[in-house]
Amino acid sequence: MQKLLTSVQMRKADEHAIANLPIASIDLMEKAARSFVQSFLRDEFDASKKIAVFCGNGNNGGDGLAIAHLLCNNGCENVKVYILNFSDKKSKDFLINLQRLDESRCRKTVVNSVAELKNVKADIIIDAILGSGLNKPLEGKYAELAGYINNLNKKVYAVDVPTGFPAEGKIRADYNGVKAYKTICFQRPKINFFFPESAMATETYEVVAIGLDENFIQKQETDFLLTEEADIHHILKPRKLFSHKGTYGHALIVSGNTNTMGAALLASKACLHTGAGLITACIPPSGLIALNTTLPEVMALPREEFTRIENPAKFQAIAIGPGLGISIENERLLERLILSNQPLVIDADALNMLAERPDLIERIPAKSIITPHMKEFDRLFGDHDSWWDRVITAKFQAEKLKIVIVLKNQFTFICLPDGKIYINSTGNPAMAQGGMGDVLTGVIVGFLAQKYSSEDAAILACYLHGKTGDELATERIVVNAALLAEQIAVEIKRLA
Ligand SMILES: NC(=O)C1=CN([C@@H]2O[C@H](COP(=O)(O)OP(=O)(O)OC[C@H]3O[C@@H](n4cnc5c(N)ncnc54)[C@H](O)[C@@H]3O)[C@@H](O)[C@H]2O)[C@@H](O)CC1
Ligand SMILES: Nc1ncnc2c1ncn2[C@@H]1O[C@H](COP(=O)(O)OP(=O)(O)O)[C@@H](O)[C@H]1O
Repeated sequence: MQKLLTSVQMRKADEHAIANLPIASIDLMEKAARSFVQSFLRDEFDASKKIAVFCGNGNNGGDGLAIAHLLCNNGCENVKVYILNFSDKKSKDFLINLQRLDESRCRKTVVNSVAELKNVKADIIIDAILGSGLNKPLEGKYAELAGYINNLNKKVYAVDVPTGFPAEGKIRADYNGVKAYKTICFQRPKINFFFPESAMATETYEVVAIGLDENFIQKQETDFLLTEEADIHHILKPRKLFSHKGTYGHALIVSGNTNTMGAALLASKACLHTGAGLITACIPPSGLIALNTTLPEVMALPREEFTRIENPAKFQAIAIGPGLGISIENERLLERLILSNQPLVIDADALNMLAERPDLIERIPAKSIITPHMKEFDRLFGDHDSWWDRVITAKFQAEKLKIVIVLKNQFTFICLPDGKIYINSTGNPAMAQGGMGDVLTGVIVGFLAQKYSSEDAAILACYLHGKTGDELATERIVVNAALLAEQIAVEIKRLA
C-alpha cells in the first residue's frame, strides 16, 4: 500500500533526501525536471512545436526553468520561457536555475503583469507557476494569469500540480486555477487527485519518481493510503487441499423484488464467483424461477419464510439491499438483522430505509460494511458540498460506528474503523452501468463468508471488482455487470 502524503509531509521528504542522501537541493530539482521532461517528451515528440513555459518565483518556478533548459538542450526548437515577476520572494534554487538559463540560448522574457502577455503563440503550455507551496486560493495577478492561460485553449502540462489547485483539503466549486490537460507530479499523486472535483484542474496525471527516500515516505503518519496489487496478493488466501464447501462459508443475500430481481441475481452470481461455499438468496417468490434457471448453484429462501428461519447466525455473512425495494416488511427485516448484532453488508434500498431510521444507524453492528454511492451517503449522513467534506464525514462515522464505509465512485474511498482511508484506483467508466454496485456487494459478502476480516473483504472486493472491469474494458466500450460478476473468479485466481 502506498502512503499518500500532504504537501507539508512531501516537503519533509524533500528535506530528508537533501539531508540524508548524497543529493543537493538543486540536484533534486534537476532530477525532478529530468523526470518531467522524460515523460513530457514521450507524449510530445514533435520538436518543432511551440512550447511556452510559465515560471513562478518559488521552487515550482525553479522546476520550470530547469525543464525549459533541458527541453532546449534536447532539441526542442521553439521553447520560450515567461518568468513572472509577481513576487519579491524568490527561492534559492529558482535563482540558481535563473542564472543557468541566462547563460543558455533559451529564449526568455520577464513579465510584470498579465497585460504584458500579448503575443503568446504556443501549441503547448507548461505551467510551473505555483506548485504544492500554494497556501491560499488564487487572487489578483495569479488568478488573472490562470484565466489568461485557460483562455488560450492550449494543451497545458502542469508541473507537480496545476497552479491554484490545492494538493489536499477542500476543492472550491468555483475553482479558478489552471486547467491542465495533464499533470506530471513528483513521487506521489496528490491526495486531491482522487476527488472528482480534480477533473476541473487536470484531465489526467502521471507520477514520476524523483529519487526521494521511499522508506522515509512509507514511515510517515497518514490516514490516506492507496491500495496496490501487491496488497491484494498478500491478503488473498489460496484455496486449500482437502477443503470443502463448508470451508468457504455460507452467505445469505437478502435482495430482489418483482421488478428488480436482476439485482439479486447479480449479487448472488458475484458471490458465487468470489468463492463462497454456499449461497442462499432471500428473494420474493416471484423470483424463484429466475433464480433456479439462471443460478442453479444458489439456494432460495422465499422472503416470507425469512421470519421463520433459524438464527441468522447460521450464516457466516449476510448482505441486504440489492434490488430489495422499500416497504414496511423489508424495514422490519432490516431491523431484525441489525438487532441480531451480526456484521452485515448493507447496500442500496437497505441504506435508503436506514436513512429514514437514524435510530437504526446508531445500532449498525460493529464490523458491518455499508456501500453507499454519493447520494445514498448524503441521505444517511446529510448533504455535503464537496467530496473532501464527504470523505471526512465518512471517516468520522466509520470510527464512531466501528464499521467500514465503502463510499463508491470512480475512485472509491474505503473508510475503516481505525480512521484509515484506503483509496481504490481500479475501475473505469466502462463500468458505469446499472447493476455494478450489486456485483460489488456480492463480492464483498463472498469474501466475508470466507472469513476475511471486514476491512480486508472491502479492500479486496473494491480492488478486484475494478481490476476485473479494467481487464474487460481493454476490449469493449462497456462492461456489463453480469459479465464482470463471472470474470471476477479469473482475476482472483490471477492475483491469489
Ligand atoms: N527540494 C524541493 O523542495 C523540491 C521541490 N520541488 C518543487 O517545488 C514545488 C514547491 O515549491 P515551493 O514550496 O517553493 O512553492 P511554490 O513554488 O508552489 O510557491 C512558492 C510561493 O508562492 C506563494 N504562494 C502560495 N500560494 C499563493 C497564492 N495563492 N498566491 C500568490 N502566491 C502564493 C508562497 O508564499 C511561496 O512564496 C513543488 O510543487 C515542486 O514543483 C521539486 O523541485 C522537487 C524538489
Ligand atoms: N467511472 C467509473 N470508474 C470506476 N468505477 C466505476 C465507475 N462507474 C461505476 N463504477 C463502479 O461501479 C459501482 C456502481 O455502484 P452503484 O452506483 O451502487 O451501482 P448500481 O446501483 O447500479 O448497482 C461502484 O462500485 C463504482 O465504483
